Amino acid sequence: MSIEKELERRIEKIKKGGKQKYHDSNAEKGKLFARERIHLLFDSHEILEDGLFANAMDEDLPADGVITVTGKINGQTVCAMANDSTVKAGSWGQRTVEKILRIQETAERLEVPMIYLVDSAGARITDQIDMFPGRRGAGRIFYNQIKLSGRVPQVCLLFGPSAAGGAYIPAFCDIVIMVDGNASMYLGSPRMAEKVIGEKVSLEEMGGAKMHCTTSGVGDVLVDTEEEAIQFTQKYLTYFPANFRKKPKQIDSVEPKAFDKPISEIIPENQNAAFNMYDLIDRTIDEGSFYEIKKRFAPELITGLARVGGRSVGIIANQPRVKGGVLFTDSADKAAKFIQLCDAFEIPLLFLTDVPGFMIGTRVEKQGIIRHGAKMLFAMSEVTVPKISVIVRKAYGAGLYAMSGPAFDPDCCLAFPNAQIAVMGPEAAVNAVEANKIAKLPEEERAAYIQEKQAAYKENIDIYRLASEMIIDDIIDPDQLRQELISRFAIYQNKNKQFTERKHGVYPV
Ligand SMILES: CCC(=O)SCCNC(=O)CCNC(=O)[C@H](O)C(C)(C)COP(=O)(O)OP(=O)(O)OC[C@H]1O[C@@H](n2cnc3c(N)ncnc32)[C@H](O)[C@@H]1OP(=O)(O)O
Repeated sequence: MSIEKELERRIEKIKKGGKQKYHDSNAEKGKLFARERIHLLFDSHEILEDGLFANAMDEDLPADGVITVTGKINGQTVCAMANDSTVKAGSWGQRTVEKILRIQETAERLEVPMIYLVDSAGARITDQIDMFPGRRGAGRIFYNQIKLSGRVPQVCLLFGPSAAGGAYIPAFCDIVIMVDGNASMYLGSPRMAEKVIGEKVSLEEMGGAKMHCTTSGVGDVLVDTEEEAIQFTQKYLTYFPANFRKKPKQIDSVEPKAFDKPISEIIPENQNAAFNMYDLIDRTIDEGSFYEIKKRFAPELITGLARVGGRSVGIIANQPRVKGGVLFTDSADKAAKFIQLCDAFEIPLLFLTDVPGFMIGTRVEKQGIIRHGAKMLFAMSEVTVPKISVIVRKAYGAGLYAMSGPAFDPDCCLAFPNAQIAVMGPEAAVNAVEANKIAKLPEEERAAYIQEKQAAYKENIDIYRLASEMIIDDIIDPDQLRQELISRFAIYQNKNKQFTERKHGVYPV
């Protein structure tokens, strides 16, 4: 056989991956082969693969259980690793770890995004001395991820299991996209949980995609198919620069479609009546540009990427339709991570505020709402990207602060004409201050007294008064919001800000 034919034969064998029975069982579950995933994700065929021959001389293995490549997505260079679950369930042997480390280090050198296509049984138990404890052992994968965090975008597409140590790869990524039904992550499998702590639980309950995208918050985006996960990733990357030194690309602005009702007609005057914040977002951003992150987790707060006038913008918005838009421990965590993500990659922030404050009560106090709320304030304060705060309706208590109120150095704080900024709403405030007096009044006089005090309180917190005292920068017509934002983000784009000089803060984690 010629040298060329021999090379071809070897490559063909390696590229087939593991045993046919594992290809078949994957296909039955609707799972693609790792190489198909790579081809769908990357532009055409400009894919460079290093380490193809790793483990190919091993008698027990057809090749290694991970494929590592560099190529282009949307014309931008990107590095990726893809577990091949047909080889020892995608578990990490010594070469697997070495290959992952090498591709991470390439991403670091080139300063380009790093994508993890995960479908893995975690550490290869049979090879543990070679791959687990050492300086270049599996722990180094996480060390590298932490080093890359904020330098280049890191995306995890979870197609299958991500068992035990493997579950930390998603945990250190900026975003985790999970395929419903197949993706899972857990530190201990249901079998292990039953044995060790006597808990009987299904895989879905323990670490399924729905659970992680709605309850634990480790998953960010739930999709039905692998193709959807890949398309989401391709679109997601368009909002980001290749690394922290660059700015996201500005593209052509696309006007939102015509709506029957303008913003001014969708926001009820009654501060307690719910409206759908998505309706306001749709009327403000470029048509079809909203990319929501953590849609199912803590939905009382909306976080998502969008474009305004062609520019990438990160939106943090209270949702009055869910739990009245009150902030909880999970919503605060959700905001903190999203704010850090946008700030790391020069994506300006837009806060759309309609918030009654943080939740109160023993349940949330025991969950540490003070600590979680502090994380949100910490992240929001530290950002150096442009940040615009819009008080859509109410901004009460620490809710005002968390949503980048005036004290937190937004580039501007704007308000709609019906907005209210206050320590608390009129009902709660009158109750707090006047409760003793009200209790002493005859029953028939109470309602009128409360009404009078509430009216006086409302006058005191009138938004025009706050504007006249320069607490807010401007009161704007809600129907002019989009134009106002386009102008302001354009002006603020060259902002030069350092938060403060220090090694790093002491985070309230
Ligand atoms: C840093 C600390 C860690 O990460 S400790 C890692 C601990 N990992 C685990 O406990 C996961 C164990 N594996 C599993 O639960 C299953 O294999 C999962 C991931 C659910 C996949 O199931 P399934 O698709 O049915 O595959 P399977 O079990 O038939 O295995 C296929 C072949 O792969 C092997 N395999 C599997 N996991 C490992 C592993 N962690 N280390 C070494 N080998 C592993 C199986 O033995 C099997 O091999 P073979 O093809 O029969 O030769």
